[in-house]
Amino acid sequence: MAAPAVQAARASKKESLEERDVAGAGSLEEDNDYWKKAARRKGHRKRAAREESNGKRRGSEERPPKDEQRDREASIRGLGDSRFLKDEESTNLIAQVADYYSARTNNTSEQREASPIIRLKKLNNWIKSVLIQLYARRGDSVLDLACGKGGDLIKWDKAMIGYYVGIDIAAGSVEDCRKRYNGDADRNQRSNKNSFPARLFVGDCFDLKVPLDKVLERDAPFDICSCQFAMHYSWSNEARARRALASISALLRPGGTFIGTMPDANVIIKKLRKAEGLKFGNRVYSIHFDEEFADKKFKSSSPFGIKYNFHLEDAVDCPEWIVAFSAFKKTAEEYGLDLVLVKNFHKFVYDFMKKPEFVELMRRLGALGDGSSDEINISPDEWEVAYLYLAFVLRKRGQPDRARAKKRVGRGHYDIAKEDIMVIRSED
Ligand SMILES: C[S@@+](CC[C@H](N)C(=O)[O-])C[C@H]1O[C@@H](n2cnc3c(N)ncnc32)[C@H](O)[C@@H]1O
Repeated sequence: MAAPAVQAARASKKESLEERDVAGAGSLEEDNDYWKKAARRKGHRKRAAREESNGKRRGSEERPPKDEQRDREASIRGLGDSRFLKDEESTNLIAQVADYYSARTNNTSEQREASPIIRLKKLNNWIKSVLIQLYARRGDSVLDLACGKGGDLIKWDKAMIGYYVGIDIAAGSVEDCRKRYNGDADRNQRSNKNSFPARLFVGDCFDLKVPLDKVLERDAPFDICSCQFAMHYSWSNEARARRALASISALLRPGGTFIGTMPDANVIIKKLRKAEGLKFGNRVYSIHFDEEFADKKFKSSSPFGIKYNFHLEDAVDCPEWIVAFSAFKKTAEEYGLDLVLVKNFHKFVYDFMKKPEFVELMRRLGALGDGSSDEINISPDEWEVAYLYLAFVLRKRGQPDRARAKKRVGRGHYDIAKEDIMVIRSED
């Protein structure tokens, strides 16, 4: 199959910008700014002015209703908009996510190479590696939320971090992470021991009853918090989303960095609106919304609890939640986390593949076909899935005080026994 490659990324840049403008209309101010800047760069000042005046009009139409605060408080209590999940329903869905990931077994490297989305997995790894290389510094204290099977341990090791705390809701994944950390992963994998001490936890990162910042009080502050492909699991209701951001902010030192990847709501909603029914996808993925979203309209005043089912061959098959980026940015700001970067994966590839060191990294990850060219080897179906995601970077407000974070380093183990894994139990 013809590989879309870097050229495809270039070609799709214009498409991405235009699609964002349509999909984001009236919902994501971030993207309107982005489009304005792009239009200005190209010298299309008239277009930018038109966008600006549309933006202003939209801004006034979209002013939050007076009772927004009341709605928010109601939703935190599980009342209010019917789309906010009731406690029991929420618990069941969270358990469904945990069970799904727990049941996934650790593949051997042969099985991984045979995956129908192996090229997408390599691309995802490249994106996470770029983020880590850009933002991690030697000796950093790292909190990996939803660490899964520890797929990023090698990346953190290369960044020469000083301390690592990983937490995931899926006990089976944390056990795999432990083995990978200890270097007892399958013999074909790189099985070097990691050079930083670590602690592992099983638990719900976004739990309301056991706030993570209390659990990790003695490990904090962290220089970096990373949440890869999982932040959207906190968006099942407003209380959880706020809990997640509050914990991250409390655990980071001032000036600390929060890096992550998650689905791009703009793209998903645009695709939903283009689809005939409530389901769309291609040979490797499908997204399915419930009948309650049949009108395909999403109020900016209710950005939480918008559930869909996501199936990605050999990777995901569980409920997920839309994260409207403008709401994410605004809510994060309320907790002292300011936006540094947001890029759809297509734009991320386009921008960072201009840097020779990241082209080289892509080559090392085996994502450049036979390695003889600088073209990314990925099928159109996988490339479309990449378009469903974005990468973000937030920074905790305040004056950096790195000395404080460093002092905490020295906790944790270099060899983690099963009994060392801490289980966080939510009280009933
Ligand atoms: C797509 S995987 C990503 C794993 C890892 N971050 C990576 O990039 O390889 C999503 C992970 O989120 C975890 N997860 C989902 N909801 C969670 C929650 N509430 N608390 C902790 N982990 C959660 C799942 O168990 C799963 O390991």
